[in-house]
Amino acid sequence: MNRIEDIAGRLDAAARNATPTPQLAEPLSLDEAYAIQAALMRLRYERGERRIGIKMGFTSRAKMAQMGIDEMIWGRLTDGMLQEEGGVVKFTRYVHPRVEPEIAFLLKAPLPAKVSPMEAMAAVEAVAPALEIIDSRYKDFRFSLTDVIADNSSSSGLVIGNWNSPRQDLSNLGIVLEINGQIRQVGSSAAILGHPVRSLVAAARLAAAADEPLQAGDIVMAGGATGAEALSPGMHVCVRVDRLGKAEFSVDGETASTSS
Ligand SMILES: O=C(O)C/C=C/C(=O)C(=O)O
Repeated sequence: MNRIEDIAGRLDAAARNATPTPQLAEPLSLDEAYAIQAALMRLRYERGERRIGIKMGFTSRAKMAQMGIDEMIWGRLTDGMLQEEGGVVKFTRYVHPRVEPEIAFLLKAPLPAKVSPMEAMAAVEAVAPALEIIDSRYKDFRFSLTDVIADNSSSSGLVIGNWNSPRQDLSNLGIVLEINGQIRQVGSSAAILGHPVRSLVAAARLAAAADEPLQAGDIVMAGGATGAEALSPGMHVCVRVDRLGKAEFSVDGETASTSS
């Protein structure tokens, strides 16, 4: 087994066992980090998971500041990560999950590497309020830029609300993240690179550069509009986005100590 596959195997085991792993000791280039991510995803695909799109990360100042990283990243989404809207998420599936409010795009046409914002929007079938569950496989949720990229940019789960027509102004939609009925984060779609379509344009470029251009049917998560909030057992989480509606889920009450 080579070094790339070895690290991918370690991160995969950490995710499957919901057990943290130490940060990667060796320095990696960005290309190596994305090669580990691709190898990690191959393991998931071999187990039967299907790629359903991609997620963007560190597309807002709030997220960059929270994690101390100021470069955009991306990761792959699979059907195994999709959680039912309004459903219950199993806490013990994750190491130390967090949630962040997002906007999701559903594509009706492929997107090449180089598109204008107008061309990107013309390929959008629908937009939805969404919640991303991120979970770092690294101890204490601490990582370097290349660590987090190798770990599929912390992708772990997604909950998508109602799909809406994309023919509306998405530039400054108010976004509220509530936990147990209390407002915990307030933001705007403008926090996502100034306009969430810019995240979609970047997603098209990055996916094409990885030889996995965006396709009709793909979901693109534009990135957290605010900082993330830690999940804990028994929580109810809801995102409300102006004009788009809401997406919500609950976390079950089981912890690692009660599950055995
Ligand atoms: O914060 C992380 O663990 C990395 C993921 C970032 C995002 O998903 C985001 O900024 O939206």
